[in-house]
Amino acid sequence: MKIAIIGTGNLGSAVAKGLIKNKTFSSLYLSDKNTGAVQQFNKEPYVTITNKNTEAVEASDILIFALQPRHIESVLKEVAPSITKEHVVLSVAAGYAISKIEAIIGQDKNIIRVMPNTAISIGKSMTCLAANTSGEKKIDMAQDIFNQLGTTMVIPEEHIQAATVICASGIAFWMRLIRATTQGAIQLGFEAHEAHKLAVQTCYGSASLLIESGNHPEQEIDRVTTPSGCTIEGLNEMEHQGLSSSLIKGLVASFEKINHLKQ
Ligand SMILES: NC(=O)C1=CN([C@@H]2O[C@H](COP(=O)(O)OP(=O)(O)OC[C@H]3O[C@@H](n4cnc5c(N)ncnc54)[C@H](O)[C@@H]3O)[C@@H](O)[C@H]2O)C=CC1
Ligand SMILES: O=C(O)[C@@H]1CCC=N1
Repeated sequence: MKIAIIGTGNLGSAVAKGLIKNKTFSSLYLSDKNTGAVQQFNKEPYVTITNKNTEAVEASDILIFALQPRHIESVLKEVAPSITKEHVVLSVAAGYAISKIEAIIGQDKNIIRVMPNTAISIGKSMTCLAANTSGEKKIDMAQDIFNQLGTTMVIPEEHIQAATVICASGIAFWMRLIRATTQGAIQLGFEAHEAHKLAVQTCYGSASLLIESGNHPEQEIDRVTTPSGCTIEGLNEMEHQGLSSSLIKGLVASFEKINHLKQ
């Protein structure tokens, strides 16, 4: 597979890191007007770093556009003459609809919106994908790429914005919950580095329990909450203070924002 990543900032460089770790390409072009974030890969075999977007497109079959919504339009217009029906065009631009991409490069092109998160750099992304009609026949191939970089789910495009909030922004939300746990642990007497380790490993254990058992979170909560014990005391206080409610309100606020992002 000949892959190009156009835009190698936070997300594009994370995708590059994951692909290079798995070595799942015959060539990888990394194109950006500022290639600083990927210079670390300049000695990797079969990797070309360039600031010529068209050169990257013409040398590749699979094109991953990892640009901000305000930049993607001009870059798509720049490379559109070089995009053929054989290319698979993947876009991670949040809030940028397939119809907008089709309007620039043509409805007959294989277009897939992809919403990964930054855990893609360590092969642990939750990545959602949605294709246009032409792109549907390429969705398995796109899934194969992203399955090597985590877990995937094919969803209708109308759910991509919600998936962005839950999975892409979700990394930030979970980080803040972990950070809050460390602050609590420090207040209870642990050193900062100890608090961090306790919080991260407990978070990892919680997610792993659900992944490996397939259980509902409440089943696992029931195992921990001794009657009249300290866990239910803390959990109920968190709920009195609005834990679930504030999380849900935050997700909805994030969703409303993404639906009103200027594109
Ligand atoms: N950061 C995240 O966790 C996630 C981001 N996204 C989406 O991915 C996209 C990229 O986000 P980030 O990587 O955070 O942005 P970023 O700003 O870090 O990276 C964008 C890159 O595009 C480059 N660029 C701008 N104009 C260019 C041009 N004309 N030619 C070549 N390169 C150009 C910039 O130099 C920059 O390196 C956004 O649309 C965002 O909504 C999606 C999922 C998760
Ligand atoms: O915050 C944002 O707008 C982008 C989309 C998801 C992650 N970063």
